[in-house]
Amino acid sequence: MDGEIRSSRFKTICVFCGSNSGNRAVFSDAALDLGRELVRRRIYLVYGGGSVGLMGLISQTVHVGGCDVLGIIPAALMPIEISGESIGEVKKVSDMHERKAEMARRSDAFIALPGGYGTMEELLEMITWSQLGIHDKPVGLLNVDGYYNPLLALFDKGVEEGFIKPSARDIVISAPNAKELLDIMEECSKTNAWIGIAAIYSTARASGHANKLGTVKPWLFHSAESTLVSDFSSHRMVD
Ligand SMILES: C/C(=C\CNc1ncnc2c1ncn2[C@@H]1O[C@H](COP(=O)(O)O)[C@@H](O)[C@H]1O)CO
Repeated sequence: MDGEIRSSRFKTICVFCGSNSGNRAVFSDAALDLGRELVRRRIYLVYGGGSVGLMGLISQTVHVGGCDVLGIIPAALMPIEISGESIGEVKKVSDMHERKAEMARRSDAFIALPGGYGTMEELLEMITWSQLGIHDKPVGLLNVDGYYNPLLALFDKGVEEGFIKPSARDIVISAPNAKELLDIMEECSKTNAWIGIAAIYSTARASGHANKLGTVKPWLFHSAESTLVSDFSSHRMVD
């Protein structure tokens, strides 16, 4: 990462990530790197509110870097022995459902780092809500060292077997590192480019030139018929 501060189309990003750090340093490094990249772009962090695992690493990095951090945490997870000491501002909510709705309402985009069931559930819910038109915010997957390749392969299988529409497969934007992921998410959020690039990459995928696991930018072929991301300041959520 270069040290240069740059502006972003996103004011706030919600990061879903492990309450554990994983067994290899590559995962902690990726959380620190994403934290630094958010700081570089002056992006405000919304997250699960714990200081354990990757959650602790990213929240600490963003906070120390001088950007706002908001943890949204259900009362049941508040005891320090469960989630550790939260960093920055903390909003207490009554349950996991309210937490997710609040995380979605307060964010312009979502990113999942590696994690377990909790992270996967949060990621899938945001993909599902996008598919249903509940929100129209980009959903990014930080595919650190191929951690999510099996999940991406399952999504492809879902398309192949007729359970996931090809256009819905493209809701999730994946990249191997934070800079690349944020650059692509920002690029995709430019309304005009979205449709044009979608057409080019749809053709590439149909003709078999697109790599199923994402090296040929499947994130850019979000279908033209899907809701366009144009105004991050207005949050369209159902009650
Ligand atoms: C049970 C353990 C820790 C629980 N502490 C948590 N504190 C805050 N937020 C949490 C916690 N556990 C899960 N979350 C949410 O889910 C995601 C992480 O879950 P995962 O299963 O670890 O991937 C995270 O984004 C939070 O929003 C001790 O392990």
